[in-house]
Amino acid sequence: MSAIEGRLFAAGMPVAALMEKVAQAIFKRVIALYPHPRVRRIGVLVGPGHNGGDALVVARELHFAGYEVLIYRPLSKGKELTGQHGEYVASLGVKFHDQIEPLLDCDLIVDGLFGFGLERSISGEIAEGINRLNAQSQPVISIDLPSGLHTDTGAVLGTAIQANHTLCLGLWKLGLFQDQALAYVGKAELIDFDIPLADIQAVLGDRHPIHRITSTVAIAHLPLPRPQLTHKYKEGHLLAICGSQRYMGAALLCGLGAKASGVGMLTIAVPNSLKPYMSQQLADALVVGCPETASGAIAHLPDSIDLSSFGAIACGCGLTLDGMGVVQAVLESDRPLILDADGLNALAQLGTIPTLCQRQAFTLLTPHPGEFKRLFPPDQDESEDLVRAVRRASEQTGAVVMLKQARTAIGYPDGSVWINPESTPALARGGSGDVLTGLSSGLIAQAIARKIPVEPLVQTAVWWHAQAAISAALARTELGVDAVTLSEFLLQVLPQFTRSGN
Ligand SMILES: NC(=O)C1=CN([C@@H]2O[C@H](COP(=O)(O)OP(=O)(O)OC[C@H]3O[C@@H](n4cnc5c(N)ncnc54)[C@H](O)[C@@H]3O)[C@@H](O)[C@H]2O)[C@H](O)CC1
Ligand SMILES: [K+]
Repeated sequence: MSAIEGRLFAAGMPVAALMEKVAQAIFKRVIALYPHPRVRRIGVLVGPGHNGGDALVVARELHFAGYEVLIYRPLSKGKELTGQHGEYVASLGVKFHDQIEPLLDCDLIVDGLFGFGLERSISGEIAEGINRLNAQSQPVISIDLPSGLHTDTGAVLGTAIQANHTLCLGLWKLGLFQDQALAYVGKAELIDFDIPLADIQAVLGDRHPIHRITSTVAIAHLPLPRPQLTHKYKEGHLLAICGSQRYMGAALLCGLGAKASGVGMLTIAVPNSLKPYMSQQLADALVVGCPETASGAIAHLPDSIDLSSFGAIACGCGLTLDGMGVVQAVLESDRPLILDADGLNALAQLGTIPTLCQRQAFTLLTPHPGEFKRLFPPDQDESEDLVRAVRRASEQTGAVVMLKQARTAIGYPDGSVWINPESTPALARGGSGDVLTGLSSGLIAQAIARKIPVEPLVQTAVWWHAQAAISAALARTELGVDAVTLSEFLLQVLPQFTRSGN
């Protein structure tokens, strides 16, 4: 962002004019969210840099709009432009304080302490001020990002403002989408200020891009509409290898996710003793019983299964590590493969990188953070930056890596990363990952049958799964989104987004 900003200034855009333009847009948003006189007293936090300059322009406009404005400016020295705005705002009679106390009873706080220029941990009196404010209950709007968050990693540097709204300026800051920032960001909105595309491309063009998964992107890749002339095998044939006596439900949930994907044919391989249960629950799947170990895991696949006859293979949900032999077999096959849960644990034991480097076909790994660490032990720099870690994992293995967390990130071997910005804590529940594995695998099997690119369907699956959960939580609260309900909402939520559902 600062490189892009530098290009605008070098091209002749006056710094003060850009600040004015940006801050006017912030002001408009603030008064739309908190109109006068519903809100009367606004406290504005002003830092030493241009984030503070933005805040002062907003403070000035709020003053003229009839609000009572109080300023907290803990550091009197700062950048020149910020100082000039400060002088003018003070000349209007707006009161400046170097302590937070006078602002504590304001109806609203606007936070312009630090933006992307934060370069070290916040400490001392400023940190104490932020902590006192966080203990209060009035709403907080942060300019650009909550002061105290690292722009890229979202790490809390010392302490950070807990905002209700973050008005991010110009381009999304990566830190806002990192899990460690979530408790601070509140609702994030982008405030556009007409950055020329050429400048964005000149700075970001040759770097590894990071994208947000939007509904438009996600829907564009759904295997919809179906061609009129088709048959079941042309709509994908998925083999899901899953379940054990210990984890029967995982196999069912994976099956329910796959079923919702619309895949043409679903074959499910489970331990022999699970076959009656699965057949009863999933009437439309072809259930294959496998010889089982004494512990009730799949010992090996029966001879009747010819791996090469499937479009894609999903392996791992509820398998237990006793089913490790089967993971080795599917890794050696030339079929596109989706590995989850114990499939991932088995892969970590086999050696993630050497094993995957031998595979030619598409591989998708779907770890949660614990599994991810087992697969890819972190180096020191990465413990704070999971987006970087996911990118490296994918580049090193050639696999697509879906790191399932509050804001799921997908790494691709070309270095690009896709983040799902919208989700719900309702998904923090046993079984929701099994549904996602089934859904992703079913979509991938369809893409393979249709000969369309497989990779974007991983984004579609993550987005669809999260939207189903959001919709289910709206209908039933966040407590009502058990995995079976989630699988049912997958198909309920889709017509809202797709034309073929109208
Ligand atoms: N292109 C844009 O997006 C625009 C952004 N604007 C705003 O400008 C800020 C970035 O401004 P900058 O002056 O570079 O940095 P900050 O305001 O974030 O703060 C830097 C300031 O603070 C000092 N400092 C850093 N860390 C600490 C610390 N821990 N304790 C104390 N002091 C610290 C540092 O020395 C600097 O003096 C961006 O976020 C937007 O809000 C423009 O207004 C419009 C275009
Ligand atoms: K800020």
